[in-house]
Amino acid sequence: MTDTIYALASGAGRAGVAVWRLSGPGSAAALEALSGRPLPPPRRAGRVRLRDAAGEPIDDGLALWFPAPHSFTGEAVVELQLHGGRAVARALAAALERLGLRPAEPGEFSRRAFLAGKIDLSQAEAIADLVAAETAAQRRQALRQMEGGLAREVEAWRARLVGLAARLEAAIDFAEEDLPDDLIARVEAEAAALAADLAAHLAAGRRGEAVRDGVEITLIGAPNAGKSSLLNRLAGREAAIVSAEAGTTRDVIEVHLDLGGWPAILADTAGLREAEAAIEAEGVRRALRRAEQADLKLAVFDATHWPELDAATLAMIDDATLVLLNKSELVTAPLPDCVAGCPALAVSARRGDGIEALLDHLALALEQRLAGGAAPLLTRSRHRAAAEAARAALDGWSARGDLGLAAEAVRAAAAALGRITGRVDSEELLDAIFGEFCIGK
Ligand SMILES: Nc1nc2c(c(=O)[nH]1)N(C=O)[C@@H](CNc1ccc(C(=O)N[C@@H](CCC(=O)O)C(=O)O)cc1)CN2
Ligand SMILES: Nc1nc2c(ncn2[C@@H]2O[C@H](COP(=O)(O)OP(=O)(O)OP(=O)(O)O)[C@@H](O)[C@H]2O)c(=O)[nH]1
Ligand SMILES: [Mg+2]
Repeated sequence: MTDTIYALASGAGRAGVAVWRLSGPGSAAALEALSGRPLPPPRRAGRVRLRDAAGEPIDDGLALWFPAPHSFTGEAVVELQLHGGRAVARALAAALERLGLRPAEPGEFSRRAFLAGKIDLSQAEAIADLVAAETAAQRRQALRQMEGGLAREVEAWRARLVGLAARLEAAIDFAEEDLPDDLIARVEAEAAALAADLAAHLAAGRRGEAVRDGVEITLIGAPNAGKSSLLNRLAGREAAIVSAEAGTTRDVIEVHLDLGGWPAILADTAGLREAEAAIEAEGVRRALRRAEQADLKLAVFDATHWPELDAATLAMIDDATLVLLNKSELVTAPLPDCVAGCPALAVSARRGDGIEALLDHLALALEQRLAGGAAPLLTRSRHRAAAEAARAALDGWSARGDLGLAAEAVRAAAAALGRITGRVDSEELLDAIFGEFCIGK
């Protein structure tokens, strides 16, 4: 017997209205017990007064009942919309536990939806991504995947593979002389075309992963250049400690930014110098490591020292660097717009000068990195690994050599792709083979 689970679906804490979800065979009876009345008509909100087993009122709210299998999870689902107070939440949870329900594990509603075949794995992942989405690009990407964008493509690839496998199996069963001349050539051409499609999606998939994870932007520079001040200015809050003391920042501090709808993770790091103290020296090591893995570096210099530039920072500059000349409000002499071959912007973390231009520059850099071409369908390394395995299986075959081995490679490619949606059933392959090709043996 499946457990009946419950959870607060809306955010925890005080709120105007809180949404609760109950799922499983006991959910309808739980609503009847709590309300003391018959269920409302399916999928229609009904006003309910909820009481616990002792008759003590819990709340006055709304209830919906979704009879199985027409619900999000495919099970009987009850939703309660109650007042969003902590005491209401405690009283409801206690009453539900008394009725034999248990709190849901993280993701358990979606897991049940997957097990019931309501959604596939890629759609379940997309629900998690949509809930986590912080920018427009992340929302669009998650929504596309949740609505089956990746699942449909994977199914189309798999259908092509099933067709190939079917023809190979047929070829194996034909006598040599009865084989249609061009059958093997056509199968080979289609396998190559599919491998090329997969390769194109794999190339775009890096963009999909970057949209999901956020582009890594790292601030580097000498102590006191104003890195933490810039981070705070860009984040719009005092995320990092700022002080006139050199060597203030030691740990890497991250903030999430929405840059024109594109997601970024901005990291502040320890000022680069030969540190004497062990803790600061470790901070500098972390700064260098972080800068090396960054997608984009912001090299911060103290503009009051111009034209002198910190050597340790200069040494880290590459073609994915934007130079920031900070404290520009203290400088009257003109500042360059190019330093060490990189574009340079004069900014003042203190006054906000040049920050709009910096945000525009970053938004454009992200757009160039993340947009362009078709919207990527592969959004996780898991998808990439599966598509890569499928492509490799198709690359390594030769139908001419051995039809059996070729059929095996095609089956392996289909199975690898099936891992993306979680629908790996070789029964289906067999059905297609024996259904389509009645070769009368
Ligand atoms: N109150 C509420 N809002 C919500 C959800 C929810 O579960 N409850 N969702 C949950 O994440 C999302 C909406 N997704 C949903 C997906 C499927 C079904 C559902 O009942 N499906 C049935 C019936 C389909 C139909 O008649 O249109 C089914 O698939 O059989 C409901 C919500 C976002 N908003
Ligand atoms: N005048 C002026 N002072 C600034 C500006 N930005 C930062 N400062 C000052 O410079 C000093 C150092 O700023 P921080 O942001 O802590 O510098 P940092 O680069 O993070 O320094 P470390 O963490 O030690 O590496 C502080 O006193 C800031 O108030 C600016 O634009 N103009
Ligand atoms: Mg700092």
